[in-house]
Amino acid sequence: MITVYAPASIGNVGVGFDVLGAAVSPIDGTRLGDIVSIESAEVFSLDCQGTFVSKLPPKMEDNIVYQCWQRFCEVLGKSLPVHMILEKNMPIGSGLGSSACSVVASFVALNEYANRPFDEVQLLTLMGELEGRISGAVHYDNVAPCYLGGLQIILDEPPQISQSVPSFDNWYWVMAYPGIKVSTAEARAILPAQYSRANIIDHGRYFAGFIHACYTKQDKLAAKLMQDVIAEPYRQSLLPNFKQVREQAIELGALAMGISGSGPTVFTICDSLEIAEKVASLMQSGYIQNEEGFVHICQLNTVGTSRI
Ligand SMILES: Nc1ncnc2c1ncn2[C@@H]1O[C@H](COP(=O)(O)OP(=O)(O)O)[C@@H](O)[C@H]1O
Ligand SMILES: N[C@@H](CCOP(=O)(O)O)C(=O)O
Repeated sequence: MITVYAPASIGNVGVGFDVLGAAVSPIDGTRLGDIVSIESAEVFSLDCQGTFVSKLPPKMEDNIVYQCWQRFCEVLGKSLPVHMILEKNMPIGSGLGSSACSVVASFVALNEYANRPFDEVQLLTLMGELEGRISGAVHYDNVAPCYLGGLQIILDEPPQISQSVPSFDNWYWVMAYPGIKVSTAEARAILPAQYSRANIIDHGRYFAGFIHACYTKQDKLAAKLMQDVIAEPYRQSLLPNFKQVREQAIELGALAMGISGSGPTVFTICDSLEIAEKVASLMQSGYIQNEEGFVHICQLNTVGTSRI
Protein backbone atom coordinates (compact mmCIF):
# COMPACT_ATOMS: atom_id res chain seq x y z
CA MET A 1 0.00 0.00 0.00
CA ILE A 2 1.33 3.45 -0.96
CA THR A 3 0.26 6.34 1.31
CA VAL A 4 0.84 10.01 0.57
CA TYR A 5 0.29 13.14 2.68
CA ALA A 6 -0.38 16.49 0.94
CA PRO A 7 -0.20 19.61 3.16
CA ALA A 8 -2.45 22.67 3.41
CA SER A 9 -1.49 25.70 1.36
CA ILE A 10 -2.05 29.46 1.29
CA GLY A 11 -3.02 30.67 -2.19
CA ASN A 12 -1.98 34.25 -3.09
CA VAL A 13 -0.13 34.78 0.24
CA GLY A 14 -1.90 38.15 0.21
CA VAL A 15 0.36 39.91 -2.23
CA GLY A 16 0.54 37.56 -5.24
CA PHE A 17 -2.91 36.83 -6.59
CA ASP A 18 -2.77 33.47 -8.41
CA VAL A 19 1.04 33.61 -8.62
CA LEU A 20 2.29 33.07 -5.07
CA GLY A 21 1.56 30.18 -2.74
CA ALA A 22 2.92 28.66 0.44
CA ALA A 23 2.67 25.20 2.00
CA VAL A 24 2.17 25.19 5.77
CA SER A 25 2.02 22.60 8.55
CA PRO A 26 1.17 22.99 12.24
CA ILE A 27 4.17 23.09 14.58
CA ASP A 28 2.47 20.61 16.93
CA GLY A 29 2.80 17.86 14.30
CA THR A 30 -0.89 17.74 13.27
CA ARG A 31 -1.15 16.56 9.67
CA LEU A 32 -3.27 19.42 8.30
CA GLY A 33 -3.95 18.16 4.78
CA ASP A 34 -5.29 15.12 2.94
CA ILE A 35 -3.93 11.59 2.89
CA VAL A 36 -4.41 9.29 -0.10
CA SER A 37 -3.58 5.58 -0.13
CA ILE A 38 -3.53 3.26 -3.12
CA GLU A 39 -3.23 -0.48 -3.62
CA SER A 40 -3.88 -2.91 -6.44
CA ALA A 41 -7.40 -4.29 -6.92
CA GLU A 42 -9.49 -6.09 -9.52
CA VAL A 43 -11.60 -3.04 -10.34
CA PHE A 44 -11.41 0.63 -9.39
CA SER A 45 -12.95 1.64 -6.05
CA LEU A 46 -12.72 4.69 -3.79
CA ASP A 47 -13.30 4.81 -0.02
CA CYS A 48 -13.50 8.11 1.83
CA GLN A 49 -12.93 8.73 5.51
CA GLY A 50 -11.53 11.50 7.77
CA THR A 51 -12.83 14.52 9.70
CA PHE A 52 -14.52 16.21 6.73
CA VAL A 53 -15.73 13.11 4.88
CA SER A 54 -19.37 14.17 5.28
CA LYS A 55 -18.71 17.34 3.24
CA LEU A 56 -17.53 15.46 0.15
CA PRO A 57 -19.87 15.12 -2.84
CA PRO A 58 -21.98 11.97 -2.34
CA LYS A 59 -21.36 10.61 -5.86
CA MET A 60 -17.94 9.02 -6.46
CA GLU A 61 -17.81 10.49 -9.98
CA ASP A 62 -17.96 14.02 -8.49
CA ASN A 63 -15.02 13.40 -6.18
CA ILE A 64 -11.89 14.97 -7.57
CA VAL A 65 -9.88 11.90 -6.55
CA TYR A 66 -11.93 9.79 -8.97
CA GLN A 67 -11.44 12.43 -11.67
CA CYS A 68 -7.67 12.41 -11.06
CA TRP A 69 -7.59 8.63 -11.46
CA GLN A 70 -9.61 8.87 -14.67
CA ARG A 71 -7.33 11.56 -16.15
CA PHE A 72 -4.17 9.77 -15.04
CA CYS A 73 -5.29 6.57 -16.81
CA GLU A 74 -6.24 8.56 -19.90
CA VAL A 75 -2.79 10.15 -20.15
CA LEU A 76 -1.07 6.87 -19.27
CA GLY A 77 -3.00 5.12 -22.01
CA LYS A 78 -4.29 2.27 -19.86
CA SER A 79 -6.72 1.72 -17.03
CA LEU A 80 -5.26 1.04 -13.58
CA PRO A 81 -7.53 -1.19 -11.47
CA VAL A 82 -6.77 0.16 -7.99
CA HIS A 83 -8.41 0.69 -4.61
CA MET A 84 -7.93 4.28 -3.41
CA ILE A 85 -8.63 5.67 0.06
CA LEU A 86 -9.05 9.39 0.66
CA GLU A 87 -8.62 10.62 4.23
CA LYS A 88 -10.35 14.01 3.98
CA ASN A 89 -8.93 16.04 6.85
CA MET A 90 -9.24 19.39 5.13
CA PRO A 91 -12.45 21.42 5.32
CA ILE A 92 -13.89 22.13 1.86
CA GLY A 93 -14.22 25.72 0.66
CA SER A 94 -11.87 26.83 3.42
CA GLY A 95 -9.13 28.73 1.59
CA LEU A 96 -6.60 26.13 2.69
CA GLY A 97 -6.26 24.50 -0.70
CA SER A 98 -8.53 21.59 0.17
CA SER A 99 -9.21 20.49 -3.40
CA ALA A 100 -5.51 20.95 -4.22
CA CYS A 101 -4.61 18.57 -1.37
CA SER A 102 -6.82 15.85 -2.83
CA VAL A 103 -5.57 16.49 -6.37
CA VAL A 104 -1.87 16.52 -5.47
CA ALA A 105 -2.06 13.53 -3.12
CA SER A 106 -3.96 11.54 -5.76
CA PHE A 107 -1.56 12.25 -8.62
CA VAL A 108 1.54 11.63 -6.51
CA ALA A 109 0.08 8.36 -5.17
CA LEU A 110 -0.94 7.22 -8.67
CA ASN A 111 2.46 8.14 -10.11
CA GLU A 112 4.28 6.23 -7.35
CA TYR A 113 1.98 3.24 -7.89
CA ALA A 114 2.66 3.23 -11.63
CA ASN A 115 6.47 3.46 -11.09
CA ARG A 116 6.73 7.18 -11.86
CA PRO A 117 5.82 7.41 -15.56
CA PHE A 118 5.43 11.21 -15.34
CA ASP A 119 7.95 13.85 -14.34
CA GLU A 120 7.41 16.89 -12.09
CA VAL A 121 6.33 19.22 -14.93
CA GLN A 122 3.86 16.72 -16.39
CA LEU A 123 2.38 16.09 -12.95
CA LEU A 124 2.12 19.81 -12.14
CA THR A 125 0.38 20.42 -15.46
CA LEU A 126 -2.16 17.70 -14.66
CA MET A 127 -2.62 19.08 -11.14
CA GLY A 128 -3.29 22.60 -12.48
CA GLU A 129 -5.79 21.22 -14.98
CA LEU A 130 -7.79 19.30 -12.35
CA GLU A 131 -7.70 22.20 -9.86
CA GLY A 132 -8.99 24.41 -12.69
CA ARG A 133 -11.98 22.13 -13.25
CA ILE A 134 -13.13 22.76 -9.69
CA SER A 135 -12.32 26.40 -9.08
CA GLY A 136 -13.28 27.83 -12.46
CA ALA A 137 -9.77 28.67 -13.73
CA VAL A 138 -6.33 27.05 -13.82
CA HIS A 139 -4.28 28.46 -10.97
CA TYR A 140 -1.17 26.80 -9.59
CA ASP A 141 -0.81 28.76 -6.35
CA ASN A 142 -2.22 25.90 -4.26
CA VAL A 143 -1.12 22.80 -6.17
CA ALA A 144 2.51 23.97 -6.66
CA PRO A 145 3.34 24.65 -2.98
CA CYS A 146 1.29 21.65 -1.88
CA TYR A 147 3.31 19.42 -4.23
CA LEU A 148 6.74 21.04 -3.98
CA GLY A 149 6.63 22.68 -0.52
CA GLY A 150 7.81 26.11 0.70
CA LEU A 151 6.99 29.47 -0.85
CA GLN A 152 6.42 29.13 -4.61
CA ILE A 153 6.22 31.74 -7.34
CA ILE A 154 4.15 30.64 -10.32
CA LEU A 155 5.94 31.35 -13.61
CA ASP A 156 3.69 29.26 -15.86
CA GLU A 157 6.30 29.19 -18.62
CA PRO A 158 6.62 25.42 -19.17
CA PRO A 159 8.86 23.67 -18.35
CA GLN A 160 9.23 26.32 -15.62
CA ILE A 161 5.81 26.25 -14.01
CA SER A 162 6.79 27.13 -10.46
CA GLN A 163 9.98 27.95 -8.59
CA SER A 164 10.85 28.29 -4.96
CA VAL A 165 11.38 31.70 -3.28
CA PRO A 166 13.34 32.04 -0.01
CA SER A 167 11.19 32.85 3.01
CA PHE A 168 11.93 33.65 6.65
CA ASP A 169 12.70 30.91 9.17
CA ASN A 170 11.57 33.11 12.06
CA TRP A 171 8.00 33.47 10.72
CA TYR A 172 5.09 31.69 12.34
CA TRP A 173 1.92 31.53 10.24
CA VAL A 174 -1.22 31.50 12.41
CA MET A 175 -3.99 29.91 10.35
CA ALA A 176 -7.57 30.58 11.48
CA TYR A 177 -10.45 28.79 9.76
CA PRO A 178 -13.78 30.16 11.05
CA GLY A 179 -15.82 27.05 10.18
CA ILE A 180 -17.91 28.60 7.41
CA LYS A 181 -17.65 27.85 3.67
CA VAL A 182 -16.60 30.17 0.86
CA SER A 183 -16.63 28.63 -2.61
CA THR A 184 -13.48 29.44 -4.59
CA ALA A 185 -15.42 29.63 -7.86
CA GLU A 186 -17.88 32.13 -6.34
CA ALA A 187 -15.12 34.16 -4.67
CA ARG A 188 -13.42 34.42 -8.08
CA ALA A 189 -16.64 35.41 -9.81
CA ILE A 190 -17.07 38.52 -7.60
CA LEU A 191 -13.71 39.99 -8.63
CA PRO A 192 -13.70 42.76 -11.23
CA ALA A 193 -12.75 41.87 -14.80
CA GLN A 194 -10.58 44.99 -15.04
CA TYR A 195 -8.48 47.07 -12.63
CA SER A 196 -7.41 50.69 -12.67
CA ARG A 197 -3.93 51.83 -13.62
CA ALA A 198 -3.32 52.89 -9.99
CA ASN A 199 -4.22 49.36 -8.80
CA ILE A 200 -1.87 47.80 -11.34
CA ILE A 201 1.01 50.03 -10.28
CA ASP A 202 0.41 49.32 -6.58
CA HIS A 203 0.13 45.59 -7.23
CA GLY A 204 3.41 45.57 -9.19
CA ARG A 205 5.18 47.56 -6.48
CA TYR A 206 3.93 45.36 -3.62
CA PHE A 207 4.57 42.06 -5.37
CA ALA A 208 7.99 42.94 -6.80
CA GLY A 209 8.95 44.59 -3.50
CA PHE A 210 7.90 41.52 -1.53
CA ILE A 211 9.97 39.16 -3.72
CA HIS A 212 12.93 41.58 -3.53
CA ALA A 213 12.63 41.68 0.29
CA CYS A 214 12.56 37.85 0.42
CA TYR A 215 15.78 37.62 -1.58
CA THR A 216 17.50 40.39 0.41
CA LYS A 217 16.35 38.92 3.74
CA GLN A 218 14.37 41.97 4.90
CA ASP A 219 11.53 40.34 6.81
CA LYS A 220 9.90 43.52 8.17
CA LEU A 221 9.86 45.08 4.70
CA ALA A 222 8.45 41.88 3.18
CA ALA A 223 5.61 41.85 5.73
CA LYS A 224 4.91 45.56 5.18
CA LEU A 225 4.61 45.03 1.44
CA MET A 226 2.30 42.05 1.85
CA GLN A 227 -0.74 44.00 0.64
CA ASP A 228 -3.56 42.78 -1.53
CA VAL A 229 -5.22 45.29 -3.84
CA ILE A 230 -6.61 42.63 -6.17
CA ALA A 231 -8.87 40.34 -4.10
CA GLU A 232 -9.09 41.55 -0.50
CA PRO A 233 -11.14 44.72 -1.18
CA TYR A 234 -13.84 42.57 -2.80
CA ARG A 235 -13.63 39.42 -0.66
CA GLN A 236 -13.32 40.85 2.84
CA SER A 237 -17.09 41.30 3.15
CA LEU A 238 -17.40 37.46 2.95
CA LEU A 239 -15.33 37.13 6.14
CA PRO A 240 -16.49 37.68 9.74
CA ASN A 241 -14.83 40.67 11.58
CA PHE A 242 -11.89 40.66 9.16
CA LYS A 243 -10.81 44.29 9.60
CA GLN A 244 -11.38 44.25 13.33
CA VAL A 245 -9.31 41.12 14.03
CA ARG A 246 -6.54 42.36 11.77
CA GLU A 247 -6.27 45.60 13.75
CA GLN A 248 -6.20 43.62 16.99
CA ALA A 249 -3.59 41.17 15.66
CA ILE A 250 -1.32 44.03 14.59
CA GLU A 251 -1.73 45.60 18.06
CA LEU A 252 -0.56 42.29 19.55
CA GLY A 253 2.63 42.53 17.46
CA ALA A 254 1.74 40.55 14.31
CA LEU A 255 3.64 41.64 11.20
CA ALA A 256 0.85 41.10 8.66
CA MET A 257 -2.50 39.42 8.13
CA GLY A 258 -4.28 38.44 4.94
CA ILE A 259 -6.86 36.15 3.38
CA SER A 260 -5.65 32.61 2.71
CA GLY A 261 -6.65 31.74 -0.86
CA SER A 262 -10.23 32.80 -1.41
CA GLY A 263 -10.99 32.59 2.32
CA PRO A 264 -12.57 32.33 4.80
CA THR A 265 -9.30 31.18 6.45
CA VAL A 266 -6.97 34.04 7.33
CA PHE A 267 -3.23 33.84 7.92
CA THR A 268 -1.29 36.05 10.33
CA ILE A 269 2.49 36.34 10.28
CA CYS A 270 4.32 36.68 13.60
CA ASP A 271 8.06 36.74 14.20
CA SER A 272 7.95 35.08 17.64
CA LEU A 273 6.12 32.12 19.10
CA GLU A 274 4.97 34.29 22.00
CA ILE A 275 3.15 36.70 19.67
CA ALA A 276 1.83 33.79 17.57
CA GLU A 277 0.26 32.26 20.70
CA LYS A 278 -1.43 35.56 21.59
CA VAL A 279 -2.75 35.91 18.03
CA ALA A 280 -3.99 32.30 18.11
CA SER A 281 -6.06 33.07 21.25
CA LEU A 282 -7.41 36.24 19.64
CA MET A 283 -8.47 34.25 16.57
CA GLN A 284 -10.04 31.53 18.68
CA SER A 285 -12.25 34.04 20.49
CA GLY A 286 -12.74 36.67 17.76
CA TYR A 287 -12.76 34.87 14.42
CA ILE A 288 -13.92 31.27 14.88
CA GLN A 289 -17.67 31.02 14.29
CA ASN A 290 -18.54 27.43 15.24
CA GLU A 291 -17.17 24.09 16.45
CA GLU A 292 -15.86 23.19 12.97
CA GLY A 293 -13.48 26.14 13.00
CA PHE A 294 -9.87 25.83 14.18
CA VAL A 295 -6.65 27.73 14.71
CA HIS A 296 -3.17 26.30 14.08
CA ILE A 297 0.22 27.87 14.59
CA CYS A 298 2.17 26.77 11.52
CA GLN A 299 5.52 27.10 9.82
CA LEU A 300 6.29 26.70 6.15
CA ASN A 301 6.22 23.07 5.08
CA THR A 302 9.36 22.84 2.95
CA VAL A 303 8.90 19.16 2.07
CA GLY A 304 5.59 19.34 0.19
CA THR A 305 3.78 16.12 -0.65
CA SER A 306 5.53 12.99 0.49
CA ARG A 307 5.04 9.29 1.14
CA ILE A 308 4.36 8.43 4.76
N1 LIG B 1 -11.76 15.38 -2.73
C1 LIG B 1 -12.28 16.60 -2.74
N2 LIG B 1 -11.82 17.54 -1.88
C2 LIG B 1 -12.34 18.79 -1.88
N3 LIG B 1 -13.33 19.21 -2.67
C3 LIG B 1 -13.84 18.30 -3.53
C4 LIG B 1 -13.33 16.99 -3.61
N4 LIG B 1 -13.99 16.36 -4.58
C5 LIG B 1 -14.88 17.21 -5.09
N5 LIG B 1 -14.81 18.38 -4.45
C6 LIG B 1 -15.66 19.56 -4.76
O1 LIG B 1 -14.81 20.61 -5.18
C7 LIG B 1 -15.25 21.86 -4.70
C8 LIG B 1 -14.13 22.47 -3.90
O2 LIG B 1 -14.50 23.74 -3.58
P1 LIG B 1 -13.45 24.89 -3.35
O3 LIG B 1 -14.24 26.08 -2.95
O4 LIG B 1 -12.54 25.01 -4.52
O5 LIG B 1 -12.66 24.32 -2.10
P2 LIG B 1 -11.20 24.67 -1.62
O6 LIG B 1 -11.04 26.14 -1.77
O7 LIG B 1 -11.21 24.28 -0.17
O8 LIG B 1 -10.26 23.89 -2.44
C9 LIG B 1 -16.49 21.58 -3.86
O9 LIG B 1 -17.62 21.81 -4.66
C10 LIG B 1 -16.37 20.10 -3.53
O10 LIG B 1 -17.62 19.46 -3.37
N1 LIG C 1 -5.63 32.17 -6.23
C1 LIG C 1 -6.85 31.49 -5.86
C2 LIG C 1 -6.59 30.65 -4.62
C3 LIG C 1 -7.78 29.86 -4.15
O1 LIG C 1 -7.41 29.13 -3.01
P1 LIG C 1 -8.49 28.22 -2.23
O2 LIG C 1 -7.71 27.57 -1.13
O3 LIG C 1 -9.53 29.14 -1.73
O4 LIG C 1 -9.01 27.23 -3.23
C4 LIG C 1 -7.93 32.55 -5.58
O5 LIG C 1 -7.65 33.46 -4.81
O6 LIG C 1 -9.01 32.44 -6.16
